[in-house]
Amino acid sequence: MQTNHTFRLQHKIHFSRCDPAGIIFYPQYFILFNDLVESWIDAILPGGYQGLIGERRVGMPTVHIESEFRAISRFGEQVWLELEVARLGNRSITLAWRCVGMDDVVRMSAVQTIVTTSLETHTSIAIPEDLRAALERAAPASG
Ligand SMILES: CC(C)(COP(=O)(O)OP(=O)(O)OC[C@H]1O[C@@H](n2cnc3c(N)ncnc32)[C@H](O)[C@@H]1OP(=O)(O)O)[C@@H](O)C(=O)NCCC(=O)NCCSC(=O)c1cc(O)c2ccccc2c1O
Repeated sequence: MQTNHTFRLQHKIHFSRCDPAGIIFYPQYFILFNDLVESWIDAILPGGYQGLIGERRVGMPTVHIESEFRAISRFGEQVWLELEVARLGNRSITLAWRCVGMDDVVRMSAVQTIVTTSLETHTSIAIPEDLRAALERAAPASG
């Protein structure tokens, strides 16, 4: 769902994401948000994430990430996973992530910078024009 430049999906915290205490194990958030980025690109770009990476061989590795874990998320709970474009550069995209409970409490937030690369050379490339256009439509006016 895309609302006011925020893309968000409801997600149930599965057993496989949790530690023996029954709470989400922190690296699992990175997997959840990678999946969210994939769903978001699928929603905004014709051909989607698989077309971009698998067919066009555009990489999107993470070069920087800062996270905060503010409250626990428990096995079986529903949460919102949200992202928005915080900055659109020439060869990099900065995303703001939030995991929010149904009680509106922010469980986790992060700022992630990804760089567009060639998966042939593993060097940075300009953000492809169609992806940039899609990101500009998805980004806040000031972003
Ligand atoms: C990714 C790199 C090849 C970039 O190299 P370099 O830094 O030399 O690039 P540029 O100088 O051209 O800068 C381009 C652009 O990036 C910004 N930037 C670079 N580093 C940082 C940083 N640390 N923090 C913030 N921003 C940074 C720079 O300012 C430029 O921005 P502009 O907007 O102004 O153009 C090289 O850094 C590299 O190879 N790094 C290692 C990446 C890595 O291994 N990450 C670990 C996880 S791997 C991963 O997550 C991942 C890998 C993939 O191959 C994927 C492929 C497809 C989809 C997802 C993938 C994925 O998730």
